[in-house]
Amino acid sequence: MAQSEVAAPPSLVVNGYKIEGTYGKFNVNVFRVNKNRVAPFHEVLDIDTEIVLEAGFIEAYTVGDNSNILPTDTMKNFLYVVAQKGEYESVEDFGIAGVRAFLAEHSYLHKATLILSRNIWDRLTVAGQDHPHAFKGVGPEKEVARVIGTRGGDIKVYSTIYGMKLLKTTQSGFEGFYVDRYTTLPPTQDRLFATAVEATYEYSDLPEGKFQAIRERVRRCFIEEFSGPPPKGAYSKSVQETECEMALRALKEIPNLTRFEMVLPNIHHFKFNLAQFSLPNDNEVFFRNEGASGKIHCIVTRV
Ligand SMILES: O=c1[nH]c(=O)c2[nH]c(=O)[nH]c2[nH]1
Repeated sequence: MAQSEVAAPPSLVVNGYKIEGTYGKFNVNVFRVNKNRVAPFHEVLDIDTEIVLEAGFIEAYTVGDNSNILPTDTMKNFLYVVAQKGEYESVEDFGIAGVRAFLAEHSYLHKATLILSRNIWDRLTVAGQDHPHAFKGVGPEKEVARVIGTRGGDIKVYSTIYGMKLLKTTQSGFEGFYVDRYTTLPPTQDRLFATAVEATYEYSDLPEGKFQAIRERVRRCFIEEFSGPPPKGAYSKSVQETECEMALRALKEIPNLTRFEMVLPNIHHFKFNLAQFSLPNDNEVFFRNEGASGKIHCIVTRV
């Protein structure tokens, strides 16, 4: 492979058209069993990965010159080599090792990005004891990270809590909203609040080796802020308010986080109309609405 130290730009103007390209491999499942990190306990990293590379290979697109094209099959193989070289605790640690390894192995690369999505396996407890090598799959939540390395630059890590399902069966309302002639939604002080949190957060510095602990703290902040202290809990005036408070709580508690981007669907559960059968329904019988959902987006940045 002709790998030039002086990389060509990843775009080219040909006959008045700007052509840009990146490529890589996705759906690369790396299933790494750590046997030594916390021996005698095994750990499982079941990670679906996307690899994206940028370099001076635009001629592959414009004239079919593949001389700077590392086959995506080779990229995939290389990721397993990275997995073999270390026992990583988190998606972030594995992602950083992978990005560094790609940039070190291929001097012609400008930039390497890994998008990692970990399927969670929780250790089983059997006869009151943590089991050393038996696990239970936990879904749909996933531990996600995007790690971007640029030659000569810093590594950037974006961590995501993805698909964290949260529910509370009371202490949620929605009222005082703008009403016009098309409004049919009745105000309420008692409804069911269900969501699946997608939260992406950024760091002021790279807390290598501490990513997993930070993820657990963020999750704990979210859980506590969403539910409020028992037995009463905390009243939510809207998804917007609660979402913002969840992000603020994590930023207040974890100093080296700088920004949260939150997306919370409002997974509507409507009360089933039992009045049609002359039966009461004191917020006890609902159905999940499969159709349109609210989607509430919020960005909170430390300034
Ligand atoms: O918490 C809510 N926020 C909204 O913006 C909204 N809109 C809606 O119909 N229900 C809700 N609930």
